[in-house]
Amino acid sequence: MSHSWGYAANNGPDKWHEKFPIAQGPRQSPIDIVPSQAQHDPDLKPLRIVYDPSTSKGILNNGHSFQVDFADENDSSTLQGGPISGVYRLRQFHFHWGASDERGSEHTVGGVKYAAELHLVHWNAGKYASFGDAAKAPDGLAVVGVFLKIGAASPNLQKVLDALDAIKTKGKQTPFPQFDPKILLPSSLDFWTYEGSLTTPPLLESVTWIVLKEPITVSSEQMAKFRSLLFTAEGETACCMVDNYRPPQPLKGRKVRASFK
Ligand SMILES: NS(=O)(=O)c1ccc(C(=O)NCc2cccc(O)c2)cc1
Ligand SMILES: [Zn+2]
Repeated sequence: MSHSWGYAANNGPDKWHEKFPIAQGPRQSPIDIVPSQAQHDPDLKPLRIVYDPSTSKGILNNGHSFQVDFADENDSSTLQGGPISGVYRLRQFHFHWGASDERGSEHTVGGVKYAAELHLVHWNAGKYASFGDAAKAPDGLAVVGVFLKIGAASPNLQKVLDALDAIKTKGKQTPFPQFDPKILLPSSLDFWTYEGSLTTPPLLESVTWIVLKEPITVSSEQMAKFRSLLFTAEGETACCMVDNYRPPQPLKGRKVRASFK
């Protein structure tokens, strides 16, 4: 791939292994979660999520998705408990979605695709000095995944979507202060967990995945707002930001655990 990676036929998931051979590694993400194969682990602790809205900084179109970035110089916004040890700091959240409502999530559940998937990205600040260092370690990152299912509109998600007009093209960003991502979570924190990777290049195998069982709902009109973004920069031939998801990868013997019976 002489050009940078993306989701098109010439630079998409089936081509990533050419520049990132770890794409064919032993702990790649996402995966298909098969509920009947997931073992309940009573030793898993409840998730402890504490986010300080004053740590939210800005919202950025990075050319692959859009993300809301958080100040992570201290332990104001953290994830603890569940399968992880120590304190992981919130760095950013972003989404993956489809060109139409019947696809878009990265993880699937018994083969079922959701319309989109939210990823809240945390790094092990108790053990590593920076996100970059943590991203290279097998216990460096923890990502909470939340499925988005078509149904009633989410007023909390709308606050994020209302900012998208300002970041239509690649590289654009705008301030996004005082946002508490906790309001994007479903009422139940029941989860599946497994050892995996980043789902985009560099595909580093450093992620403890924590995928919530309960989806949040989003309306078709809200999904259309996601699809109004562009992969391309201002002045380039416009290409709609859609289908920015990697399909499920081989489990290769990994066990998926459930926090619930
Ligand atoms: N879709 S995902 O949640 O697995 C995901 C989360 C974060 C990232 C990311 O931060 N990529 C940029 C990056 C990766 C490793 C080291 C860096 O310094 C930057 C990519 C994918
Ligand atoms: Zn992601």
